[in-house]
Amino acid sequence: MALAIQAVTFAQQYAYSWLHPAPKKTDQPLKLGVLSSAQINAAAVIHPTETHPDVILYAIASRDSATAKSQAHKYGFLKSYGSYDDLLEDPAIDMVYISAPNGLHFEWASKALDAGKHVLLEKPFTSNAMEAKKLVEKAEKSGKILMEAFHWQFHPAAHCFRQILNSGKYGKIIQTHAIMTSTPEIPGGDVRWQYDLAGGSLMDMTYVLSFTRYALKADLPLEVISAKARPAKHDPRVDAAMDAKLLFKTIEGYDVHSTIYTDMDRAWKMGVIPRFWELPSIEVETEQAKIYFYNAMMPHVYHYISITDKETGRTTYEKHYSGGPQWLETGEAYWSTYRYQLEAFVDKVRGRQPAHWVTNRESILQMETIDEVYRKSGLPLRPTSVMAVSA
Ligand SMILES: NC(=O)C1=CN([C@@H]2O[C@H](COP(=O)(O)OP(=O)(O)OC[C@H]3O[C@@H](n4cnc5c(N)ncnc54)[C@H](OP(=O)(O)O)[C@@H]3O)[C@@H](O)[C@H]2O)C=CC1
Ligand SMILES: O=C1OC[C@@H](O)[C@H](O)[C@H]1O
Repeated sequence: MALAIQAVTFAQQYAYSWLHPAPKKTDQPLKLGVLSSAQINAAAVIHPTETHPDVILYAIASRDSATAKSQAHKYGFLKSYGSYDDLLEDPAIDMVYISAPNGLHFEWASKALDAGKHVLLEKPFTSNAMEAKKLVEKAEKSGKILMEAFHWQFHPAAHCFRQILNSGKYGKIIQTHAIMTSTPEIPGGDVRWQYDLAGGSLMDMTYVLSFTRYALKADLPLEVISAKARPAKHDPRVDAAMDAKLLFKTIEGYDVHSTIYTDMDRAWKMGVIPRFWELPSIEVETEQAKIYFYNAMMPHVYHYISITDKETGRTTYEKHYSGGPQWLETGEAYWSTYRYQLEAFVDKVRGRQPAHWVTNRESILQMETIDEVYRKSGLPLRPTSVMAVSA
């Protein structure tokens, strides 16, 4: 279902790019370079850039020059490059977006920082925590901006969800449950199934840990209590599914039990009904209520936050497509998570305070948590790239 909601996002963002004509660009807009011709590019940065006055679609690179050329033509990039290295050598480029497979994130983010570019890097940040730490060290030395593209956290709905939890109105958090699955299954040849490219359901659907850690404002879990992987048939190192229980301590000092479930090949209900309703979501149970954020990953397509009073059973619903405690007057109801993310990224590059930010420390903690879950499940950590070993 995650793939279907992504397809809806593509269609929606494409429609909005027609419905909301491009604003006039600033005199010296930032020049964006895109590394790879990945499917996600259009929703993640191309359409957001079209509606941002201070960035332009400057160049796109592919390992294949014909692909780069046709993508440049399709989306209106000024230049195309037949190799990622060539794009990075272009001194005019200010910032790059990297949507290569997970296992190549370290290498290309590292090279981009060396080339003096700001980097918006797809999730998951790297293949493992060791790579994450090395990459952050490099970013700190370079003085350039590096951020993991956890787009969902930039949406007003995410901020309202956290505000509800922070309000204290519903008592302490007791437990959380986060889920992200795919029915029909992620197709066989996809990069997500390849161990060497740091595939696996927990890596791809890393949102479940992001939802959980964001809701709890938690660093590392105290403990991964259990983790059960369902290995892929073609390669037992790849988790087709991961089911884990974690114990966190909140910053207020009390314990919370959390479950996470990811599945790239979720069984259909009774074997015949695809679970279209099962969108990436989190439920937070507090002393007095159950607070559920439905479709936390792509809330711009559709979402709700329901609050069910445990005593009365009464449920109230909230929806937030713009504004909220962090964006205030900035943003439009049609903005996607990715558009909000780009707004924040450009603010940061321009030296302004962004409304929200995913810190590099957060990304390291996220990768450490992923590693811990893999260790507990008995699966190997995702392989460290040759470049990271020698870095
Ligand atoms: N934020 C979000 O909502 C989403 C994020 N993602 C993330 O984006 C990244 C890409 O995912 P996705 O869009 O599904 O990937 P795709 O398979 O669509 O694209 C990956 C691209 O990477 C390039 N590439 C470089 N080396 C390789 C290689 N060895 N094998 C395959 N492709 C290679 C290719 O571009 P070329 O041939 O042009 O060089 C390819 O088009 C992942 O890290 C994923 O987690 C994915 C989907 C949604
Ligand atoms: O980040 C993502 O978002 C959408 C999902 O379908 C996809 O598997 C994942 O990579």
